[in-house]
Amino acid sequence: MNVLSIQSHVAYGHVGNTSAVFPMQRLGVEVWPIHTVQFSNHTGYGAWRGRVFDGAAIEELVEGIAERGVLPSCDGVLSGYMGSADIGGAILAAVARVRAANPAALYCCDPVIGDVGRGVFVRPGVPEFMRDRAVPAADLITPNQFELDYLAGTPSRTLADAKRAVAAVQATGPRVVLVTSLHTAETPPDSIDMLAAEGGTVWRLRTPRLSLSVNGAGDATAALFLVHYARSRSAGEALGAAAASVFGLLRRTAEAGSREILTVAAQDEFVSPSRTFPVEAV
Ligand SMILES: Nc1ncnc2c1ncn2[C@@H]1O[C@H](COP(=O)(O)OP(=O)(O)O)[C@@H](O)[C@H]1O
Ligand SMILES: Cc1ncc(COP(=O)(O)O)c(C=O)c1O
Ligand SMILES: [Mg+2]
Repeated sequence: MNVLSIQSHVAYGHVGNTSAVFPMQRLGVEVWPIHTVQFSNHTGYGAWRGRVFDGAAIEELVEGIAERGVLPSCDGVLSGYMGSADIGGAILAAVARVRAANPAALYCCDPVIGDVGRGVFVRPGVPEFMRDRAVPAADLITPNQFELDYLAGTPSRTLADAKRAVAAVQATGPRVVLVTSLHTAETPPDSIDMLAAEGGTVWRLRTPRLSLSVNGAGDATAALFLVHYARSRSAGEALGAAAASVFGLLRRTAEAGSREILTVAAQDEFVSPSRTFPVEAV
């Protein structure tokens, strides 16, 4: 399997491609990473150095890959944090080129917009680009609860609200939706829920809430979910596999008291998760 992953790159730590690429490689995927930004570290530190690339820089690399004659063998495109709507346009152009070369290729869009507590943390224009262009073009999307509510235009206070919001977003285009870090009236305070929807079927998985706050978990989750869905073609199976790996990654991170997720040290969790969780139809 070959996946074109167009996301951030950080030199220190693990977010964007630096969180997503290695787990996919450990699962045997050939990853073609294109970086939308090159920063010293993730922006959660409040200080960083580095550059944001423009759409032309991304299109240039896609052209170079196309010149190698390999786009027909691209099985998926994964996108995450977008530094600008201009970069978003280049990402969708890449998706179109891949689909023209391989109509079976999947596009997984992680609509990075913001989070509960932080609010919107992307540049103006990016939330609207995600809602109006990127999400409708995607086969799969992986919003957190804040991003789901933005995309659906309504708060998901209960499981029923969340299922309605997922259905509303599916109606705009994406057949498969993974909702991360879901907390509804039905979620116990010491737990975290995730939902996966495919067509009209919805599955829920619940894990303990760990005592940590890190960046990069969503990028790893989206990457693992794409690979497992592409192989199983079951959103329920992909939910169970991705959630087990991410929980193991974060459990090791919390035990070590690390501010950065332990992508390398916990790499066995990507192939043999130390704990699994039941997936139930809801
Ligand atoms: N404190 C936590 N305890 C347990 N699991 C967590 C915790 N934070 C994140 N996760 C896991 O990582 C997944 C993705 O994290 P999340 O923070 O939602 O991504 P994003 O960065 O997109 O907001 C969650 O769905 C959950 O499974
Ligand atoms: C440069 C960059 N890319 C991506 C992300 C997304 O990280 P997360 O997976 O926590 O949403 C962040 C978060 O701070 C970031 O700073
Ligand atoms: Mg995210």
